[in-house]
Amino acid sequence: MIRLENLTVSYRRHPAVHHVSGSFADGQATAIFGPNGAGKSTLLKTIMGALKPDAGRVLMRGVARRDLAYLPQQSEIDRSLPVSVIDLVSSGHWQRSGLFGKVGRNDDDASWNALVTVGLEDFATRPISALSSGQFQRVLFARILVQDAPLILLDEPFNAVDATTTADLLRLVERWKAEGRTVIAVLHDEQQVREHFPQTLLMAREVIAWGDTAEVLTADKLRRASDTAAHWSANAPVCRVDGVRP
Ligand SMILES: Nc1ncnc2c1ncn2[C@@H]1O[C@H](COP(=O)(O)OP(=O)(O)OP(=O)(O)O)[C@@H](O)[C@H]1O
Repeated sequence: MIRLENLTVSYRRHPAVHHVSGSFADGQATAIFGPNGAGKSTLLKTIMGALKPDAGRVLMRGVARRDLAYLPQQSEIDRSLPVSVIDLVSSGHWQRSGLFGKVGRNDDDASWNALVTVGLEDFATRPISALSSGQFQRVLFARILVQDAPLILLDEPFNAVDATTTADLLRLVERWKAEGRTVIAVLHDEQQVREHFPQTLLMAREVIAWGDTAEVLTADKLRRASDTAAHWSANAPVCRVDGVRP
């Protein structure tokens, strides 16, 4: 469904993702794992279309960009917007209905049911600015439920989230897996990856290993990832691949 072909993505000519090639397993859960600054979020943003590659491409077969649900890192969301919990959840319908499209009774029911699923029905009319980090993350997961997308991209979904909320949200990930959706998540917790994500892309700007989690998360490959990242420097030479902006 999603194939990366020699993908290079740079900031001011310095590649954060470097010559990455490979395929994400259809209908399975893949973790993107690696040290800080490894290019994980950059890769996710490129797949969802927010960043343009300098070279190579993201091939999406059988799925359009409007068929994907994307959960950004919480730090990238402005929570001061005067939006209620239920309105944020309902905005998950926009991809299908359009911004000014009618939201029908079924859509309202779906929003409410999603809120019930994440245990926040009593918070429906609250402004999102009045939620804790964990509650807000539940709301964002409810929005993904409403989106009903075959492809789900999650960027550090359990960051600043307590153990109970993490367990509840992981149950939703398990449900998406059982429903045959493709889930791709940037994660930092190795145990979570081993328990819930059968596939792993281990990266440090480039691919260190990609495949079955048990074969990817070995001591020597994890060491190689951190060694590779340690060599990275903001002053590293620019990539000379064709297509990188001069
Ligand atoms: N907007 C930006 N402008 C310039 N450089 C950036 C930008 N965003 C990321 N970078 C750089 O690109 C590299 C990869 O960043 P990215 O956020 O993709 O890594 P990551 O693997 O998600 O890291 P972390 O685990 O710390 O969240 C880093 O060196 C980072 O400093």
